[in-house]
Amino acid sequence: MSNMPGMDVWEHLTSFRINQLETLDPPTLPPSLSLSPLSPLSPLRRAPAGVRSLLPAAAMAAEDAGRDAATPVPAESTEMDERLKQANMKADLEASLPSGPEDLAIQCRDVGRSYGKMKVLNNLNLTVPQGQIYGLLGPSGCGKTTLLKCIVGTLKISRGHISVLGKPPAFPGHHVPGRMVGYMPQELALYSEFTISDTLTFFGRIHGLTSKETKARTDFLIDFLDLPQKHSLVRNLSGGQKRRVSLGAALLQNPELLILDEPTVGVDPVLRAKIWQHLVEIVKTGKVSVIITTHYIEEARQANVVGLMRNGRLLAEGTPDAVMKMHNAARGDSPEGGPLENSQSFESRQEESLLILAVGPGTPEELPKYSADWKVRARHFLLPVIQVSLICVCIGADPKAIQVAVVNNETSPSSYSQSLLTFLDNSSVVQVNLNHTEAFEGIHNGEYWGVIGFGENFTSYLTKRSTNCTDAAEKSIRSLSVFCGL
Ligand SMILES: Nc1ncnc2c1ncn2[C@@H]1O[C@H](COP(=O)(O)OP(=O)(O)OP(=O)(O)O)[C@@H](O)[C@H]1O
Repeated sequence: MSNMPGMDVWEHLTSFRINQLETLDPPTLPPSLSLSPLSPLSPLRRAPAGVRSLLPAAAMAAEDAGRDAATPVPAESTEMDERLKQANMKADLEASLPSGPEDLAIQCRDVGRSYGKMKVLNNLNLTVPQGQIYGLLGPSGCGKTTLLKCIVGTLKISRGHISVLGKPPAFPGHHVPGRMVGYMPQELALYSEFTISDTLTFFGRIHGLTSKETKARTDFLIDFLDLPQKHSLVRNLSGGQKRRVSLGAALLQNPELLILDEPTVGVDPVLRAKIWQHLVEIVKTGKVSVIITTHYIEEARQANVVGLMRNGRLLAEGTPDAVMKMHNAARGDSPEGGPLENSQSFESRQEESLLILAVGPGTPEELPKYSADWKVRARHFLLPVIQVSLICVCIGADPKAIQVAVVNNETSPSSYSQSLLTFLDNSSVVQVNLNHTEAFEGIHNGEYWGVIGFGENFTSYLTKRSTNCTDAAEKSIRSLSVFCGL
């Protein structure tokens, strides 16, 4: 489910089609190590000791076998011998490479993304092999979340190419974002009035699970994630519990790709270990791939591949040990130097109070913002309406009898506002007609779920809007206000 405004989606799709015409090159670096050519660490690739520590196990074994089997190496080995040896090693490395993008869960090439003038992702290259866990590490603000949003397709890249499970994100019919991907965002996007069960049912319906499948997965996830009983309201959960519901929603449909943005923040060490054990187990099937951001280095050690990001670039990609050794070497430490999390750049952060979930709505900045006629700023304009509609469509008659205050400043019974109100599912939503003051007092007292308000000129603006007048279009939107009181 994309949360991008319509215009963005189309621009996005157009750029994907153009991108599709260009052949993606096969990866040129092994999955166990790749370094950005611009990386300040790249000279390590030429230093024998550094190179050796970063080689994949297979290549090292081949190198070792070659040395052991040979008669003692002549004291003066020729340059030609050295080249041949390097060529053999290169062949070994290439043999261990995935043969093409179809063996890659994610491939990012020269990806750029800016917010206004600020470049957040800068010629970023990253490769997530199929059936592996990719741990994305980097200091706060280096662009990890932005990258994940681009991968899942909720944010458009400014430059470069991204391929997710073989196609660009948001490619028509590809279900990315959608059921092929379980996405756990960092910010809170749980719906407070839902119970845990409602939440998982909601995502189950979206991803096409049957009621039986959803129930079975819900029971498993509640037990696995150590959640309170399934009828608990999300709003009554602790921060850590909300994160776990969010993770549950991402895991729900057994997706082929999990994109997890700091899923273990606020999770106790025992459960954290259990979650990682689960990830390790599901990737063993070879059918599931995971990209996960974390600030806990011990977690990252369990990943198959680790990517080290800084200032919107990937500095290095390799096995956890290799990357950590390189990190330490770059810092001038001994190869067995201090743990990564002790370095200034990778301090563990305090748990964030806000936590988002799953394939739900995007961040506020990605949604259009309008102020209401009556000067109440509608948070997440129209989002509550969409959510209520989705509840009605996806979950049926549950929840029922949601009390909503209606403030209609149009008096004519033939007004469009009256027509719109009759379209609401009145078995789910109970409309209570009030004036402005009563409505907002009710909201503050918790009597109403929200307010739907119409300005007195809503009908005329909407009529003018049909003649394509941009100004009237905006006014008609401003004249309809939805305020969610949660
Ligand atoms: N919507 C936005 N508009 C403008 N700037 C943004 C927006 N989102 C993120 N940024 C900026 O982009 C940079 C990268 O942010 P991002 O959230 O991707 O970092 P991060 O590596 O995930 O950080 P953290 O580890 O703290 O979650 C930051 O400087 C941030 O302030």
